[in-house]
Amino acid sequence: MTPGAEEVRRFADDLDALLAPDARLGLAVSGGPDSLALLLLAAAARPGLVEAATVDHGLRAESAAEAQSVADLCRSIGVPHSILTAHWDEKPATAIQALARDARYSLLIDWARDRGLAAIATAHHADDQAETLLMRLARAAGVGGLAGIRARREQSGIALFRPLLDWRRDELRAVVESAGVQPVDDPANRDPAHERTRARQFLAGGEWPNPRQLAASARHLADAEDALAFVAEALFEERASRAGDGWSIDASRLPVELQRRLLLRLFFEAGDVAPRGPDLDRAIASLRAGKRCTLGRLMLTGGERWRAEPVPPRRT
Ligand SMILES: Nc1ncnc2c1ncn2[C@@H]1O[C@H](COP(=O)(O)OP(=O)(O)OP(=O)(O)O)[C@@H](O)[C@H]1O
Repeated sequence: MTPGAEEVRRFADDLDALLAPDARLGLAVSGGPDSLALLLLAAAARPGLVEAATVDHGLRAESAAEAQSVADLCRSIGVPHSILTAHWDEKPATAIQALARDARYSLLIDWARDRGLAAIATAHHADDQAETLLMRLARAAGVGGLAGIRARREQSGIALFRPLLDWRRDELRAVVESAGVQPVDDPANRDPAHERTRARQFLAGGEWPNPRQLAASARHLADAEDALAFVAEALFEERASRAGDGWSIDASRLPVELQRRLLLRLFFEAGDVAPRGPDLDRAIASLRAGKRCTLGRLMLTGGERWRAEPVPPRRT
């Protein structure tokens, strides 16, 4: 059941860039072909150092049996495995995917903490990345959104890794097929009601646009996002100061993307919810024109230095 030596070496190199050689890694394995490939590759690349978990969302009749089939496979290859069961007071009727996702990450993070794992790896790959990019372009995302699925991020103090972002879906399927393992089939992956299914169908047409190139673009944009976040943080320290119960920022001559980020940083500082992109852009246009506007719980005033003050409470 071990994948080819070449594939294991390629995976091990990708993983080495993310994780210390003796660290214990958790694998999020749904039982679909992508995460089964992750399981087989990781078990071969880091023998004795991986554990797997399958979340049973309890939303499809087959899910318990599917989780059990992953448990059986893990036992046969000597990988410790846990089934994590989601409990619902009331089964969701809308936004099912988003709620299932939140429940999944929360269970996986608790599991990793309980098991003392250094990180969790998921099986997102280059085709997932290309689909994500396309969906975000369709929603007019900025640099942060177009950075796509990040190779590494942190949630509640646990590192989340995506070591397969350079792999194509077909390459992963081939790993599973040549191991003779039968993956779980989730019909949600073919449901045209899901935007991701439509993006997948769009990209399935042929060689253009090439998903690998789209995924490479996401990587460049992730680098740009990190650079912008770094600069914005330094600028905030340098240019923002407390003024009474508000703030004063020297932002009027900065490029608009940095103005946007400084304002967002200010909302974070003020403990207010981050405004939506279009609202933020409207506020920046007012400030650049030297005007005053209200955004969330802040009153903003343009000019040489921008000012932000809490909106005074309404008189009754
Ligand atoms: N039920 C599950 N149990 C364990 N891991 C899972 C489960 N479902 C998904 N995963 C992990 O998450 C990865 C991505 O899955 P999928 O593409 O279905 O999720 P998504 O909701 O589209 O993406 P995201 O996790 O970024 O929200 C899988 O390859 C697998 O590693």
